[in-house]
Amino acid sequence: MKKILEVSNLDVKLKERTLISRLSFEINSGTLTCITGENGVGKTTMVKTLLKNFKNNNHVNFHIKRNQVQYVPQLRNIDDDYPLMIKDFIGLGLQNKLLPWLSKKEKLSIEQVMNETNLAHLARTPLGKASGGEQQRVFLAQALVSNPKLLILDESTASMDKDAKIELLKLVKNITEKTDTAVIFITHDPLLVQKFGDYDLEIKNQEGILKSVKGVNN
Ligand SMILES: Nc1ncnc2c1ncn2[C@@H]1O[C@H](COP(=O)(O)OP(=O)(O)OP(=O)(O)O)[C@@H](O)[C@H]1O
Repeated sequence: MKKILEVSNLDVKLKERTLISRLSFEINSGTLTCITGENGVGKTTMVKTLLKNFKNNNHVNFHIKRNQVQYVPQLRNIDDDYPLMIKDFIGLGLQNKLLPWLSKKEKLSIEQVMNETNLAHLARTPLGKASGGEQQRVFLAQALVSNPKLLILDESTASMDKDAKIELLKLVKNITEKTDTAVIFITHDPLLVQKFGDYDLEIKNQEGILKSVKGVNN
């Protein structure tokens, strides 16, 4: 297990308002950490603060490069007419592309991630024609195609149905366990925390308390 991120005594602020004070926690490879807490406590702002302070901050210490972090925001609304094929949309997630066309290796990476996220049969479907759940898998695949070491998922207000969320999280868990990727998952759903979380960082009364989820169950 490798250290991916260390946060110590970080104040999360919005303008002059402190949302979370003296926050400390660690994220290790291969673990899934849920960020929980009521609406408006500052979960999304906290993640944005971490990313903004990627470098040169005494309180935030990433042990990976910026391009090894991927952030999947809440389900985005894609227009029905959005014409890009799913395989091409996923390809946009490839980094450090030198050539305007895809190399053999890049094509293989896209194919592999489409298999892992059960999208192979939709490769040539325009993204706008995919269902909400399929689109969410496409965003995940686009984030995974560059083999991130830290994947941040924000489901704050996403309106996916319960079964679709469980399916998506199962996929995330399988893939990230295989690749030893760390996951930060902002969620309101206690069931998902119990089912998939290794840790729960609960934000409450301007404090963040990290608990081991398995520890709570046992
Ligand atoms: N750009 C902004 N300008 C002003 N206020 C903001 C801005 N972004 C967030 N806020 C406020 O900061 C607080 C924290 O917001 P944030 O989105 O981080 O909370 P959250 O815990 O992620 O909430 P939710 O679970 O509802 O998504 C809220 O009171 C919100 O209204």
